[in-house]
Amino acid sequence: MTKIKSIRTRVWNWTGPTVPPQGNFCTNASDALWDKGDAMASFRFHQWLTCEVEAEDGTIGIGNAALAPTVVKKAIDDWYAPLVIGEDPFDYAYIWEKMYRRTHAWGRKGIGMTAISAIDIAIWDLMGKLVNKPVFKLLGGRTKEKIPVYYSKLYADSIPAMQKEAELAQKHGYQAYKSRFGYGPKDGMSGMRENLKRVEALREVLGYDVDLMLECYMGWNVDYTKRMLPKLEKFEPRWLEEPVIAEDVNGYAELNAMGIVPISGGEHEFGLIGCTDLLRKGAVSVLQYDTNRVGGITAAQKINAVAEAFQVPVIPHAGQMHNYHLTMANANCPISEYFPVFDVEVGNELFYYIFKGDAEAVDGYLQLDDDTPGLGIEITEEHIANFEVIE
Ligand SMILES: O=C(O)[C@H](O)[C@H](O)[C@@H](O)CO
Ligand SMILES: [Mg+2]
Repeated sequence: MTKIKSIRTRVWNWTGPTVPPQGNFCTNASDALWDKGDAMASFRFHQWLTCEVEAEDGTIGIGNAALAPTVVKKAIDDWYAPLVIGEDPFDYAYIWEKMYRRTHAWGRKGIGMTAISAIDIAIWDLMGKLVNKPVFKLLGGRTKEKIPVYYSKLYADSIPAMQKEAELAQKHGYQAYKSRFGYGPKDGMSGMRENLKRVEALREVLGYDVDLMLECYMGWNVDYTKRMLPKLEKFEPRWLEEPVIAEDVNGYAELNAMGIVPISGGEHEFGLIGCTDLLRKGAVSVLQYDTNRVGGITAAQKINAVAEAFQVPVIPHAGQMHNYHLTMANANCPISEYFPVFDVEVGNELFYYIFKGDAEAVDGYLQLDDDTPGLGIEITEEHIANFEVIE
């Protein structure tokens, strides 16, 4: 039996060039505030956490987290690492419960569950490396020849700019695209028109033989969404994502029950019970947890089973290897989100500047290798000059 010897957390603070948010960019939860202030602060994910779990034999498993990295680092260093060091990584279910129950008073959502996720992902990468198998082979194996992906960008900008981006994306063979709305309740009827004009313009470029998903990032409310759904229906969106704040589960359920456009969400939900609650209430037609938030691979795989029982597809937020392996191993995970590799704007792009080995989409699909152990990523220092790394 091998034991976990140490856990090393690092915060990677991007100091390199960034692309400022263009146009109206994306609605978000801050839009409801009277003082608009810097709503784009919601989008400055310009930090990432790496979490390396080392076994006694020197094998290292790599986990990560993108939410509040400096705070999650402190939580791991001070609270979670002491619970995990000395344990056998193959006792991952016990370790998970230990982390969850020992910090339950404050850790079952948000920062705590994000910390648990980072450690759990590292443990699964470590287990894969120790048995020389890819993580998806430990979860259920290959359920797809390759993974279909959707192009996820198209933030709100001028119509010509968005149409140009869509035309460029089309050249890469994607069969599905996600766009962001830039207008919400504070922009009134004229904002609705701006939203609708951009969806229509994207359909003009993309046609109707590909999927188009629409993202609100918690920037609308139930009233506004109820008014928008009938206007959006003719554009045949595959889903409308996070129309309201994550805690308004009843609002989700009311909108989803209208049956006009499937409502998706879950990237800001945490834990098996939290996601089961979304499913039990019919709040989402597509569940979108992120494995580096929801509780890691251990929790995500349990949620996948519950979602399958409800026959609700799971399409995790963000792509990236910690999600791709679950999509490959579950028939109820039909496609993956894919952030194309671009200059750093939102911060979702940072994954490519910290890790090498993340799967790249080709002609709208990505592939995982049957023989690469673990998650198949390593930390690279290729872009270290653009980071301040906090040990
Ligand atoms: O679904 C997504 O990709 C997330 O909501 C994005 O990461 C966020 O930046 C809004 O686009
Ligand atoms: Mg989203």
